[in-house]
Amino acid sequence: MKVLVADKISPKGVAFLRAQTGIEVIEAYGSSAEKVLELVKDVHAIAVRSETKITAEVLAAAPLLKVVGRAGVGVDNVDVEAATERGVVVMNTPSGNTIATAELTFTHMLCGARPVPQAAASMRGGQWDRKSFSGIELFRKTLGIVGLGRIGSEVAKRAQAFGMRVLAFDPYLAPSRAKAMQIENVSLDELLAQADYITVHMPLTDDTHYMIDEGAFEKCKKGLRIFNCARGGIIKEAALLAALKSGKVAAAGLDVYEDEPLAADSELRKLPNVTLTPHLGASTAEAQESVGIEIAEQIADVLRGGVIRNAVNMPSLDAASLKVLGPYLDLGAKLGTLVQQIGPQQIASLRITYWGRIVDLDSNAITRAIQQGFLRRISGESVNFVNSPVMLERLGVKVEVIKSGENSSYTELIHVEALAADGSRHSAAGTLIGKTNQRRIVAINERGVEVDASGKLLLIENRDQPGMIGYVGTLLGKDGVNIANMSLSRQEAGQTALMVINLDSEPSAAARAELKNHAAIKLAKFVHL
Ligand SMILES: NC(=O)c1ccc[n+]([C@@H]2O[C@H](COP(=O)([O-])OP(=O)(O)OC[C@H]3O[C@@H](n4cnc5c(N)ncnc54)[C@H](O)[C@@H]3O)[C@@H](O)[C@H]2O)c1
Ligand SMILES: O=C(O)[C@H](O)COP(=O)(O)O
Repeated sequence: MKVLVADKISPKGVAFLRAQTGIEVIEAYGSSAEKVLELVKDVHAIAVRSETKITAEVLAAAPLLKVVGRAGVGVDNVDVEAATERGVVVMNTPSGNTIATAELTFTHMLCGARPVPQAAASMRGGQWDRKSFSGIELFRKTLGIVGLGRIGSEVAKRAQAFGMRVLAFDPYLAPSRAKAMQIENVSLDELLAQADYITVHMPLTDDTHYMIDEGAFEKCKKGLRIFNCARGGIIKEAALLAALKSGKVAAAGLDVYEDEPLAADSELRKLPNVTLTPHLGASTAEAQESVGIEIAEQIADVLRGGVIRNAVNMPSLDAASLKVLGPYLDLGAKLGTLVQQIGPQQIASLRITYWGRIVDLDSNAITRAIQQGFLRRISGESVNFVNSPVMLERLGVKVEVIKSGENSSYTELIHVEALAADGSRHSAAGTLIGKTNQRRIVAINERGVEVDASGKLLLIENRDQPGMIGYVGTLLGKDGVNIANMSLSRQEAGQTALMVINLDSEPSAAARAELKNHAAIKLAKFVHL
């Protein structure tokens, strides 16, 4: 078996792989895209950090490939969907670089308070300038942390040790979790208005993209200091540049950028009050040793046909169980993400009920798939089969699993229900149909429907009145959006009706706004499964 180590990982990790019987290691760092295509043609595993791009083309050029191992968290450089289609396991090491990144963030915060890099550069230039480089203190200032996960929580501890007041905005975290860490859980607007320092620590998703933009900066105090060691694109760079130039932002520290590597002529490089590092969050000896050894062990396990750990696209199962459970895992993940997208951001518990044949299977793996699906848009690629229960627990979400002995109208059924603290409930149920195990959603919010559990769905709750189907069809048609399938459900004539529509493409923002503004439409929700 050949393992291509395409990015520089810890020598101890490489040595571990070399020491395995039957494994040949090829080390090729910094290869061009063409060279990578050539190198992968007979490899069984590839180890990367964030540099080498494992595109659909690379995957297609690697017919023997079984696993892509990422020594680190983000798998943004791997086409996970294409890998999943080809049955290639993509795995990461989600916690090995947490402390390193928290410490780099804190270094940036200190440099934002005290212009040490600027003073050091002046000393290197032969100056002795004691006037230009005075700063402010962290002590008694307010830090706003957006995203209180692994790294955010570590940054919070360090800030508290420096005597800072810590606020956090994390809509998925139960307020009690923040309270236990003596952190004030606030809304994003409150955080923006009160913070002297802001640091962001969440994945880049549709929801977090440009979360800090011109509008957000307007709500902040003048003289704000802001930091991003998470992912480029959470803070809009153009808005940051404007805020730095106007003096609204007094200092910024960035480790990650909208486009990496950052362009040599980027304006960010020219501003005196910005400290930039070239994506160094995970670059400590300790973190690299930890993630390098971890990924080498995980890759060796997969190649030996053993346990699959920290997979972002597959469960930790052997091949035989995976064959039986595969369709249920996929259905479960789709139900999990559906319920997360139709429910409120903060929920108290997730209740999963199994009926029929599934009760006799290893439902633990299916439960994990549901949890991972639920967290997909909250934690991005850092969530996997192994850590999804811990991540839900950290968010304060209890998971209850019921194996029902009662009869249901289906041979087998999975029902997923999200319960919020205010008593509101959102749910979806699904089953497998036919010899090819087609995944079907058969109920949403306890109303019977029948739609494919895949792709793009539009959910509309409207007053049951003539002309609604025609109105929605015409609006989508005018928007160039084709309807693949539609399911209707109502409890009583003239009351609330539910339309669930499988779409071939995403409706425009204008079409969605028009739907939402229609007097007879109570809810119009676009969902990605
Ligand atoms: N600079 C680097 O080298 C480096 C190294 C490691 C990780 N990272 C990045 O740091 C980020 C955080 O990593 P982590 O391990 O702490 O992840 P994590 O999953 O433990 O935490 C992410 C947190 O963000 C919260 N969140 C999700 N959407 C949110 C939203 N819309 N608003 C506010 N909060 C939201 C989640 O609830 C979760 O608590 C990731 O993007 C990761 O890729 C960067
Ligand atoms: O997602 C991560 O783990 C970090 O961004 C680190 O990336 P790196 O391994 O390329 O330093």
